[in-house]
Parts: sequence; structure tokens; C-alpha cells
Amino acid sequence: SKRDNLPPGPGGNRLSIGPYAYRRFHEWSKEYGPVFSLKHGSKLIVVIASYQAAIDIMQKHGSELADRPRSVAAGEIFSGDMRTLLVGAGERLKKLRRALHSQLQSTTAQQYGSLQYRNAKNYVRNMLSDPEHHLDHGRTYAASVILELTYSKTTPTKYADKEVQDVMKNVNRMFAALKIGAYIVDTFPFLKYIPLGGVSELRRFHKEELGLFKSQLNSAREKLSQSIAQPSFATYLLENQGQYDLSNDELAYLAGSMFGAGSDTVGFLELFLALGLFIMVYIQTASGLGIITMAAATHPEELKKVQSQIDAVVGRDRLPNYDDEPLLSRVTAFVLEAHRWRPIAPQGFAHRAMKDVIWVRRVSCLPLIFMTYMRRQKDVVIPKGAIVYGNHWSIMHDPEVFPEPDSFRPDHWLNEEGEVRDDLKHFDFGFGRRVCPGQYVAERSLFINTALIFWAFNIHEDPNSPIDTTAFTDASVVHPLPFAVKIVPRIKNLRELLDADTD
Ligand code: HEM
Repeated sequence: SKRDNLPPGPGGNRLSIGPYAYRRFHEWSKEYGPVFSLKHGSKLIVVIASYQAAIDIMQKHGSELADRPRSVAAGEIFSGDMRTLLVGAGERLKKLRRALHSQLQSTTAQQYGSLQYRNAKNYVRNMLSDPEHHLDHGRTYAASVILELTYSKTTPTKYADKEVQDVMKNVNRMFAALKIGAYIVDTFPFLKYIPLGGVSELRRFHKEELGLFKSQLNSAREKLSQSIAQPSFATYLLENQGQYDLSNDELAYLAGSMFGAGSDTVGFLELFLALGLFIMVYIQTASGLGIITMAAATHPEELKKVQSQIDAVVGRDRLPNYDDEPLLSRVTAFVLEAHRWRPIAPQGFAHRAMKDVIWVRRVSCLPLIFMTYMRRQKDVVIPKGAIVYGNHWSIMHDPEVFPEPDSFRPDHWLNEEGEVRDDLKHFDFGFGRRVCPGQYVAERSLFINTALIFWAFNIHEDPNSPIDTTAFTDASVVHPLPFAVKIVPRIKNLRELLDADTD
């Protein structure tokens, strides 16, 4: 029976999981195994906490897990029920993902190469002139690229700019609202009709965010009407507005009705808010860059190995670029390992089971000469309606796949020929049908910034201010807490080379 076959778990009703849920989940996985469950109010949460279980369940049953659980705080109130990340399975999701895919798939992602490269060189310049604020420079990079890509903003962007600060403020609010137990209204949805405390705060956040998206879109619309708009995601959507069959009045109406939580508007407005998400998630790149700096400063011997490869392939008289990527396997391996060691979204995003999912656990128990005898253990049932988290932290720290998972070993990702392994999966971008559609753009950003920074600088820990490599914010997307590093140029005429490079 379903009840007999529920995944084991800590028992009781865990209304609060406490801070850093992914760490708690990891501890529980050691006690209850790679698939465990817990009661959270009236809901059942199932946590997937090993690499093999992630493949068996999150990947192979991707279509049954394509849904999201109801998210009252972050989804319905904060996002007006329109944000792709939180939209449930169905036609609307398909449409949104199609639109995003058209602009982000791997072949299209390549066309943003020169934009990313130009901004990555600015990242190096900023590191050179102001190494102290290295984390801010990662944010500046991420914000500049997304503003240019989405709205074709080409004026220089600084992290301190108001529009970047506004975006960041919303990003942090949204990801904080997504944390399990952050708002009581997620446990007691009827509270959403009582505009007090957390609910009124969420409504205010929504209003501010919508105002921000609208003003950004309006400026793209204005440029379009003056025929001075550079092509961007916003102009693409504006130009294809007819495709969604909405007049300006309808648009205005939709904008007005947006404020009613749970309104079922379909069409242009959804894409407009998808665009908002587009900005939000890009900021994850900033966290990714911060983690790479932390890993480099605390693992000098690994940094040196990457630099030797860069020196051999690129030399010191020119900058590395995307064409070097196939030969810079150690750069890719370093990036992969940094985000295995410290995942950007360590708890993963919640999925919802649309059907019962049965997991047949097999364990190898009798190695024979030519084969391993696999014993079938008791089946586990993840019941329809359960909230399912692939806990990225546990999956990426699975000792069966990543021996000594707490140590930092980029070699995990390289085969004997020194090439990047294609038989090993990295789950920082999520799972199955909900896998991050921005993955290709993000990977290209992480590659080019890492290659340039490691080519340009030595990065050291400051002995007077040791880095706590466990100090991170507590949200769905984590950021390293501020830490000091010494960033010292290793290329003699760095500034001249940067300025001379016209790519
Ligand atoms: C290092 C950077 C990034 C990381 C680590 C990351 C990670 C993720 C993760 C874990 C998910 C949820 C997957 C799941 O539910 O299993 C996600 C969803 C999403 N990401 Fe990313 N992402 C990054 C960058 C980007 C970029 C650059 C974009 C767009 C330009 C983007 C767009 C999206 C969208 C639209 C979703 C929602 C998809 C859905 O729910 O169906 N992401 N991302």
C-alpha cells in the first residue's frame, strides 16, 4: 500500500525546518537514506538526496514531476501568479518555456558571445582597479549582461546604479520568499485574503516589482517607436505582440487585473513577467562568480593547474576567448567543481508529483567477475501531490560518485585524456522538464569570466583574514558572505592587452 511504502523520514509534523534547510536535509539523508519524506503542515515533502536517485526519479520521471507546488507567498502574491519559475505544469508553462527557449537555446546562446565577452573584460578591468569589491563586480557583470540582452541597454552599468539596485532588491526578496517556511501564508493559504503582516509586505513587493518591469518595458517600447531600438528580448516580444492577439486596451486591462492574485490572464503579460524572471535568475551568475573566486583563493594548487593549461594554450600575449574553450578543459572542470562543492541553489526548487512515482531501489550487493548482482529492495512510493526537492547539496556531495565530497577536486570532471567527462551529470541547473532554460547562457558566462580572471590574476587568501568557505546567505539561491582576497595581476601589460583586444 502507498502508506506502507512512503519513504522513511524523521516523523512528526515539521512545520519549521529551520535555517539552511539543505544542510538539515543532508543530515537527515544520512539517517533515513537517499529518498526520505517529512510532513510539513498538511503537505508531504519528499527529498531526493543521492546522485543515482536523482537520475532515477528527477530525470527519468521528469514528466510526472514537471509541476510546481502551490506557492502562495512567492508565486501568487509576490509574482501575481505569472512567474515562470513558479507556474504549474500546463499550457501556460509550455508557452512560456517555448518563448524563453527561442531566445536561450544552445545555438541562440552563442549569438550573445560578443556581448558576454565585452562585459567579461569589464569584469577583469574592475578587478584590476578595485579588487576589494570583487563580489560587486560579479553582480555588475551579471546585471550589465542581462540589461543589455533583455532591453539592449548599452550605457555602462555599475552595481551601484539605481536600476541594478532595484533589480537586486527584488531578486533577494523573491528568493527569500521562496524559502520553506518564510511566510506563514504558505502553510495557511486563507491568510492571503487578510492583508496584514507578511501578506501586505508581499503585496507591496509585487507592486514595486511590477512598476520596475513596466518602466523597463516602456523605455524599450519608446525606443521602438522612435526606431532607435537595438534588437533585444523586449523588442522581440513587443514586435510579436500581435501574435498574442492583444490590443493596447487589453494590455492595459490585463495590467490592471494583474494585481488580483491568482488572476488567470493569458498572453502578453505572462511573457512580460517571464521577462522579469529573466532578470531575476540571471543574478545567479553573480553568485556563481563569487563562488569561483572563493574556490580559487582557498585552493591555490588547483588554480595553478588551470593557469598552466591557460599558459600552454593561450600564452600571455593575448586574451583567452571562446575559441579556446575546447582546449581549456581545466577551466570548465574548475567551474563545475566549484558549483558542486558549493551549489548556487543548494536546496533545489520544489517540484510536485502529478502521479504516484514508484522508485525501485537497487543496491549492488554481490560483485561477480563480469557483472554486479543488483538486489531489488522494497519499492518506495512518492505519492501524487507530494512536494519533491532534489537536494542539490546532497546529490552533488554523494560520496559514491564524488569521493571525499567535501574536498575540492576539479579532477572529478576530467577523464584520463584530460577532457571534460560526458558521463557525469551536474545538477546545479535542476532537473527534467523544469531544467533551467538559461543554462547555456549561464555556462558561457561562467566559462569566459573564469578563463579571463585566471589568465589575468593570481588570487590569494589574505592570511590576516581567512575565508570561511561555509559562510553563505540562507535563501533558495545563496551568495557567499563578503570575504577578502588578494587579487594580483600576473600579466605584465594587462591593461594595454585588455584595451587593445577588439573582439
Ligand atoms: C549560474 C546561473 C544559473 C543557475 C545556477 C540556475 C539554476 C536554475 C535552477 C536550479 C532552476 C530550477 C530547476 C528545477 O526546477 O529543477 C532554474 C530555473 C530557471 N532558470 Fe535558471 N539558473 C541560472 C541562470 C539562468 C539564466 C541566465 C536564465 C535566463 C537568462 C535562467 C532562466 C531560468 C528560468 C526561466 C527558470 C524557470 C524554469 C521553469 O520553472 O520551468 N537561469 N534555474
